[in-house]
Amino acid sequence: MAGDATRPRKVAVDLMGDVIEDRRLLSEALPRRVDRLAPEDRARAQRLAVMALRVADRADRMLGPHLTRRPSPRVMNILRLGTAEICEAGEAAHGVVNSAVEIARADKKTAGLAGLVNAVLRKVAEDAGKWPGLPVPRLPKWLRKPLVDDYGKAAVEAMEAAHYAGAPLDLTAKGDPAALAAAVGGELLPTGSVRLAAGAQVTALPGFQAGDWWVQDAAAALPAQVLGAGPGEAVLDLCAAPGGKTMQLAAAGADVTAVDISEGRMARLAENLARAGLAADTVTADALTFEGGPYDAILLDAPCSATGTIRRHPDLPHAKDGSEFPGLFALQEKLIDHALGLLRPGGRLVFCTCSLLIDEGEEQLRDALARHPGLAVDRAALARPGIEPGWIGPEGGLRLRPDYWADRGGMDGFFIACLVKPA
Ligand SMILES: C[S@@+](CC[C@H](N)C(=O)[O-])C[C@H]1O[C@@H](n2cnc3c(N)ncnc32)[C@H](O)[C@@H]1O
Repeated sequence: MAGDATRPRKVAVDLMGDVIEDRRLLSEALPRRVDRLAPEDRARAQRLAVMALRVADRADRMLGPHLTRRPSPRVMNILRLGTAEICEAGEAAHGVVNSAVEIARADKKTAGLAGLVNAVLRKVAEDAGKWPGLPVPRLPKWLRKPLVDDYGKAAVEAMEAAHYAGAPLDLTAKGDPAALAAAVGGELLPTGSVRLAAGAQVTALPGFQAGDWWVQDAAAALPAQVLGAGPGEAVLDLCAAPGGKTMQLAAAGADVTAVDISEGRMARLAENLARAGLAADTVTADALTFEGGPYDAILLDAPCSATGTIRRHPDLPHAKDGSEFPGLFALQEKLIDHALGLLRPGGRLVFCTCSLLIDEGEEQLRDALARHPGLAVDRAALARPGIEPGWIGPEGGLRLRPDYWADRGGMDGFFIACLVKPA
């Protein structure tokens, strides 16, 4: 039986295997792995796995000189976690090495390499001073290459630095953002979100029970702002769950219909609306076949690669290889076309994705304009507090990147464009 400190470490190693070897996202792998752990061990296992996945590339560089050949994937993950804990988290080497050896011994496939784990991690601890001088963890080639092609090497390095730095906790206020910033002791960002340091305990913050705010990255709060829905407008939120943007639209006084294909996620949307004391019509349906309207305005937060959220989900570059993305690009195109059919003449469609890939942003905008004569881009919709003109591309779309606001703690990668249907 693993000791107290070893149990969450062992689960973290299991989770790393799920992500790196079995190519599953942490969100899919977690429930099965942690359901029998005490809440504090559960949180610790998750934190350790996230940290080790974030720095895995750097850990491999640290480990390389101490390995004559690469051991099995599980032993590699034991070593990566140990290296991350010693070098990144600054944990005392003794306890980390003991746990790593215990984890290796516990499995007959890795027990024979417990001695190697012990020896290598001791050397890593001696070398820990070299850690800060190693390169910032890099994105894998399948993702780095298209990003370098589109943004250039310096920009991608800046994005990697932002991924390594991680994400603070951003809140969206139901009412006055300045009052929320004062109540929670956070920073009021230029776009109106309220920022707290990472690790703040969400449920303990003032106003959580009352539903005065919800967690939403500052970049993710912008699509609903750009749509600018007003009281009484009929607004469709397509691909709405778990409802961050639905709540912004409802709080602005719009008559919102929220549609999402996922029953489970729609249940969370309903809970979120109830906590915030906000109302919307909720429909569980495929957005591609949903009929209704015509609507004054539509927000389409399309399913995408989620490559804009890597600083909060460092498992993503390990679990994915890009092979499923072309299917998403095609779905986004169909969703745009169907959404335009649900819009009244002269109505607005905000298309957005939490992606860094231009296939899910700038190219979707360009292609939509080519497919729909008369469709126009509403550049004025982007003239909002905190949105810097340099973030707007030549086609009139808003490109947000994780390395923007670097000195403030960054933001998620997003693409946002406001389209106007011909009258
Ligand atoms: C980026 S998330 C939406 C986040 C949400 N707008 C928010 O702000 O909280 C994309 C959503 O698209 C939904 N989705 C994927 N395919 C869909 C489809 N064909 N029809 C409707 N929803 C779909 C997923 O279930 C997921 O909830």
